[in-house]
Amino acid sequence: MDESVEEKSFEPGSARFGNFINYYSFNPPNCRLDQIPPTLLHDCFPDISKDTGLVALDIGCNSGSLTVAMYEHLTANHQVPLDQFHILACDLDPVLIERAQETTKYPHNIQYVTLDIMKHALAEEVMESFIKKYSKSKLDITFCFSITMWIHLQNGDDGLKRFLKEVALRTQYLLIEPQPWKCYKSAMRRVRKLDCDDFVHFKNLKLRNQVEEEINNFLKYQCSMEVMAQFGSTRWKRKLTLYRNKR
Ligand SMILES: C[S@@+](CC[C@H](N)C(=O)[O-])C[C@H]1O[C@@H](n2cnc3c(N)ncnc32)[C@H](O)[C@@H]1O
Repeated sequence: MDESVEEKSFEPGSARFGNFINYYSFNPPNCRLDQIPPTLLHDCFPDISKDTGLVALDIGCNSGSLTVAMYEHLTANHQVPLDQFHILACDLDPVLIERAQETTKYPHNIQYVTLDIMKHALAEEVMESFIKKYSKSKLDITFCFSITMWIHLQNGDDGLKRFLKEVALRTQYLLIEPQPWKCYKSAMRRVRKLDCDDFVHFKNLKLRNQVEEEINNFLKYQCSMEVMAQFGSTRWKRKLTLYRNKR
């Protein structure tokens, strides 16, 4: 679908954290999955044994549709057994998490938790206990789908950098889909149209027009991450990039 048509049909109100209630009726999981190879986990962890399994974190999981679809997509070819892949999926909106918990198909493998990832101490505690439960020292992979803009708008440049640093520290691989600058402008247009307060950090952001490139450079040069693969752009023209931690 053409992006301007897309934008017109996507009028979700002023969800100030991107916590749109019907997000998946506008951005169905398949649009992302089509870009991601089902062999991803095996490609990243060719020596994975059944004993150790894999642990993932999905940050900003909304009502869980993409989390479930990713879980099914990445285990469909049985290179990684279904019961050996565990995802911790978090979102700051308790209503969305409740919805995800009510509809979950894989309660033993996908754990949903209400968590603001920017609350450092709590996030650390929740993640540590998840990782330890599966006898790991780090997350194997972290998913950041369409969340960087919301973190950025709510926490400014320093907040976005802190977020990226902390994510990188805790994970071996990172699959990230940052929003380009035009999405920020659309988000601002929406709040203005609805006569809501602007995002306070917006006018002071220094990471702007080239925000995707700035994120890429920050991950590479400040977080010891290297690009392993580019999976192309989604229907909403957002790039999906896989990074590996060099540490
Ligand atoms: C646009 S939605 C994307 C949902 C999902 N990741 C996807 O791409 O299909 C962004 C989600 O991030 C969540 N979010 C925003 N800031 C967050 C934070 N600081 N901690 C946790 N979740 C957050 C929102 O509540 C929202 O559900």
